[in-house]
Amino acid sequence: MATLSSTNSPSYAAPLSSSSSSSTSFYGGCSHRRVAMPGGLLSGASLRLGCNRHPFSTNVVRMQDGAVAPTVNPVKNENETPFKKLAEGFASVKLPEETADRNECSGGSGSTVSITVVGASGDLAKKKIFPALFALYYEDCLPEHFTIFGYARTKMTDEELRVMISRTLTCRIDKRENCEEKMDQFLKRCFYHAGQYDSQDNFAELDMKLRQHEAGRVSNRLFYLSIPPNIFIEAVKCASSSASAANGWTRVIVEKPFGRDSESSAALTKSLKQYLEEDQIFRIDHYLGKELVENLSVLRFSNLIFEPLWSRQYIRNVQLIFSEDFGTEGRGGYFDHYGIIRDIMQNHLLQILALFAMETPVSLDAEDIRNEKVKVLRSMRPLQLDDVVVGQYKSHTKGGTTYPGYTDDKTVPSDSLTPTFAAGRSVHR
Ligand SMILES: NC(=O)C1=CN([C@@H]2O[C@H](COP(=O)(O)OP(=O)(O)OC[C@H]3O[C@@H](n4cnc5c(N)ncnc54)[C@H](OP(=O)(O)O)[C@@H]3O)[C@@H](O)[C@H]2O)C=CC1
Ligand SMILES: O=C1O[C@H](COP(=O)(O)O)[C@@H](O)[C@H](O)[C@H]1O
Repeated sequence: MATLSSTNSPSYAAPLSSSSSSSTSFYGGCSHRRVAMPGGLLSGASLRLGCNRHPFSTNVVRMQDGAVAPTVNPVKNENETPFKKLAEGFASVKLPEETADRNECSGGSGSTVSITVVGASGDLAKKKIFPALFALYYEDCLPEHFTIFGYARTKMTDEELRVMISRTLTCRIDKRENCEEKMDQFLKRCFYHAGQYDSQDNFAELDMKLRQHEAGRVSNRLFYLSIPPNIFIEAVKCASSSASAANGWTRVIVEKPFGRDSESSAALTKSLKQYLEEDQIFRIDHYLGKELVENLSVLRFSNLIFEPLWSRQYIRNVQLIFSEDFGTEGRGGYFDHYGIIRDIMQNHLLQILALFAMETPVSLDAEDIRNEKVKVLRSMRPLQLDDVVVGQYKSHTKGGTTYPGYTDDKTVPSDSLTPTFAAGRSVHR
């Protein structure tokens, strides 16, 4: 049995409890530093911001603070067992200094990479994307010629964007020398353009600015959609029609949730494909890049004690618990349309559940890992209403401080019934 619960409120932090002495619990919100990501982070495609030298290195995007790109060693000996091969693969991760040099990564010094963070004024951009880009820069994992553009409706100057970014940049990486200097250099490569997400004209203006920075080099462009999913399509349409790379690649990173349900998810994919080929689309679930989640695979497949015990014969139930000690804090524009189930459970927690419960994949290839995950999901009984509890956090006072309730947030409608807490129980077929 698996129990999933998630909440972004301190008031609802208590998970469903288990009576079993053999239960296993997972807690989200861990710190993330050295992150290994063998396969599966990007579903169905691979992102080449970094090198393409190694057969396994392309299923990787580094999106966490201080995260590094793994290069999983290929199997050397044909006679080794699949399990041994996997164990070696999961356990061997190369750090950036062991990988190819920057020019090789970028496709040569004659080309540029322009990264546009669409929704640059938002929570994800501030908390994760800009810090992760800085970590890549610090680790020399960005090409020699690169430019970062923030794009959102909020009016901001380049300087204001830099101040905003600088507030979240830290040197949470091992080598801390010259960090201040590196930050200054990084910020000088960051620019901003204000525009609407559905305006061809605004994206055409962005295109002009990108061209100036690309200075006639072969241009590769990456658009990171850090916006609510209901505006993905408009933004992709405008970016692809008015701001695609003229002579290099154009790629788009799409954040979860991919739609509201399977119908809208299929519609989203169909619409995206009006403007992009599948190999231009990168769907990201950042939980797969967390150290805790990565260690799960190592623990399972490289540990001779756990491997034979990791079965329903010895484990009665598993609890996956995600809890946050802060509220929406101005993110109602996105969150209120989706709620905690679509924000966290359907993607992050199900990915972890699938990784936890899957059988040993035949290889570390992203497709093979995905196939095993799909088998787990297919073998779960659909949740019944009786197996689910939802709730919404209210205002409360603790230690003399009063914390606002969900509907006290100005970006949330005062009559909202959107769940901020959910717990569900699922049984294996
Ligand atoms: N926050 C996080 O930690 C994580 C978020 N994500 C995903 O990233 C995406 C963005 O999340 P997040 O940054 O938290 O969201 P935000 O609510 O912060 O929105 C991002 C930006 O989008 C614009 N925006 C917000 N609401 C609307 C709206 N209704 N219509 C048009 N534009 C709007 C705003 O920019 P402006 O007004 O300037 O245009 C805002 O700054 C979501 O898909 C989310 O699932 C994924 C992983 C983690
Ligand atoms: O996807 C999301 O994740 C964050 C939590 O991520 P973490 O890495 O800080 O644990 C969550 O706050 C946000 O609502 C959600 O969209």
